Amino acid sequence: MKLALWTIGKAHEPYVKAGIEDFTKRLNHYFPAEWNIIPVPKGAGTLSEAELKRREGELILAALKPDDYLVALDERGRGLSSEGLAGLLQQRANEGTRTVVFLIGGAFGIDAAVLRRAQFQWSLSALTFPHQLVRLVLAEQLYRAGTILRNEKYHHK
Ligand SMILES: C[S@@+](CC[C@H](N)C(=O)[O-])C[C@H]1O[C@@H](n2cnc3c(N)ncnc32)[C@H](O)[C@@H]1O
Repeated sequence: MKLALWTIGKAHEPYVKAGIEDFTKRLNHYFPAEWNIIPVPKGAGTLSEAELKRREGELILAALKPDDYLVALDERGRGLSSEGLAGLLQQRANEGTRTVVFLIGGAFGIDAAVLRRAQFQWSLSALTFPHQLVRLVLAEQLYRAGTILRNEKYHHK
């Protein structure tokens, strides 16, 4: 099963890049995992917040395959413990999911149509984080989940 880490916006900022690359490399020992950085649509500065989100949503919905399992990261979603995240991945693998897509939204969040398409809306916390930090946390938590599934020593309760 593959993990696809999708994010809208710019390349990884230097202040998180090294960490993202490190955890993504480690994560790849457990699951093939790749980042897909979706550029902000052209003319974004002239669009209203709602219109920008709608256009980003269209790009995302067009890029998803019908059998992709979509986890949308959204602070209004449901919380998961690290063991819970490991359980979610295990369940997907057991059910034969080929790709789990983890989606981080842009500056204004994720469009409602995409949230409806998501099988799971995942909140890391009730706090709102910048998407660059969410990228780093996502990579680390997926790596942690991999170590939990293999009973390795990284995660301590
Ligand atoms: C700057 S935030 C967008 C905040 C926007 N005001 C909203 O209402 O969604 C950019 C993205 O980071 C992710 N994000 C930020 N904080 C999060 C949290 N606590 N849990 C899950 N995802 C979060 C979400 O994917 C969000 O779309």
